[in-house]
Amino acid sequence: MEKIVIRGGTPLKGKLQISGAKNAALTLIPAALLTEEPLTLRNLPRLADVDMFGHLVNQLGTSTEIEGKRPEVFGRVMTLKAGRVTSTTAAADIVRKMRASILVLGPLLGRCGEAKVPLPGGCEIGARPVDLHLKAMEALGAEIEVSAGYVHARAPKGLQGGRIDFPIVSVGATENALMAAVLANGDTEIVNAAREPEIVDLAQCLIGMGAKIEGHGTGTIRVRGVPRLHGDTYRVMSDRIEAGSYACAAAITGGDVELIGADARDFEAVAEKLEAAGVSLEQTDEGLRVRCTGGIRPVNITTHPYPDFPTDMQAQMMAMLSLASGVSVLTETIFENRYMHVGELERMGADIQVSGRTATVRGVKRLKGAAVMATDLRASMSLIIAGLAAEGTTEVLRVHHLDRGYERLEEKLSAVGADIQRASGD
Ligand SMILES: CC(=O)N[C@H]1[C@@H](OP(=O)(O)OP(=O)(O)OC[C@H]2O[C@@H](n3ccc(=O)[nH]c3=O)[C@H](O)[C@@H]2O)O[C@H](CO)[C@@H](O)[C@@H]1O
Ligand SMILES: C=C(OP(=O)(O)O)C(=O)O
Repeated sequence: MEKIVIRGGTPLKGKLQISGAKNAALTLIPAALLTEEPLTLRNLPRLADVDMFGHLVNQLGTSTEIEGKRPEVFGRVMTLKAGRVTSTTAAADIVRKMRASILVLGPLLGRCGEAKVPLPGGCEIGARPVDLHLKAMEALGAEIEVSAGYVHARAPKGLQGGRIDFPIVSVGATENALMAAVLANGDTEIVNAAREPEIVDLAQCLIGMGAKIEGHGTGTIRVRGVPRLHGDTYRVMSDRIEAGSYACAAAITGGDVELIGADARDFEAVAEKLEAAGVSLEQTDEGLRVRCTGGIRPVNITTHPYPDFPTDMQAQMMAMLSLASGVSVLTETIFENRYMHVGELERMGADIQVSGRTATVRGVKRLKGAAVMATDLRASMSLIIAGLAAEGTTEVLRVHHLDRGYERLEEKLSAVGADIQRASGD
């Protein structure tokens, strides 16, 4: 197993390219199932999850062709063509490894009138049920049966437009509802929809493919079903969580980094907290310049759905705030088990107390390098951020979590001066 070895203490300086967004890519790939014509996705990040989703749609009959295989270039172009859907049963081994696989449900039902998808199960950060995805499909007329670990969904006469009223905001359920509704018969209203920029990216791609959608980016999305979609070329949005993560890395090292391609408009709640913590942000022609010269100030953060502070940035901010000049209080409201990084940050000298959903972070003067264990994607990134500022050597084990969501992390960080390497590990 590989590990990442960091010798901390170097302020990061220079330009760092932000990749296409994982969470947008993972909903745009299944969108290709909605048409028999090719969908070309540009700026697709090179990530383990993207490769795995490619395999999942291949197994359903979609061909995937990759341009730009040159490893020195970030991102790539993938053309997906689901000329004929040859299977409506998603592969259990892939679905169990990647929760986002549930996003084939809506497109398969919409296009083929049936889908059999294994229950994705929980993961390190929480139980993550899929009841809202299933209720959304039922609201569009699907019959759902859950047995032997599989969701069987059928709509033999095709899906019918309807009203989907979500009791809580769910990104994935909104995406599934949207992809199911675009080919349904009649109009659909999705109420209490997620407003994340990745939803807007999906809607824009679907519109380019001929879908009729309004209200994306607000809490109510209206869809007028069309009989078919066509192919298109679409550029995946830039990854706001990757950008936020590298902003924390730049700040904790007292660095000065320009995040190329970062879009501050997708970033407001994070930007507000970074600025409150003493980090200077400046929009440039190419992206976002992040500087921190006067040390980190404490801030309080509560995670909520967009446009509020994203849960996917909580761990990285916590790492940064562990060196703040006072006490910060972080509250996680989205996932019930998203403090797995706390114990590992404590190994490096952080002072953090968790009580239920709240973590109290008392800033310390310094962190010390240690061998730490990554438990999930963002927890892993928080350990990298801490390691970049820590005295001595940090070894982050279980690197495969990072490879799910950070394209060539050690190359990007080395290019801005970090002493970081991938090595074979225990
Ligand atoms: C691939 C992708 O885009 N992943 C993101 C997506 O995950 P994902 O789409 O899985 O997250 P959701 O927005 O659905 O989850 C929000 C909350 O709703 C609950 N819930 C969700 C669905 C459901 O049927 N029933 C239910 O109770 C979840 O357990 C969680 O507590 O949004 C999360 C919240 O911003 C992010 O952390 C993930 O990075
Ligand atoms: C939780 C995350 O992703 P996923 O939903 O793919 O597990 C994440 O990106 O932080």
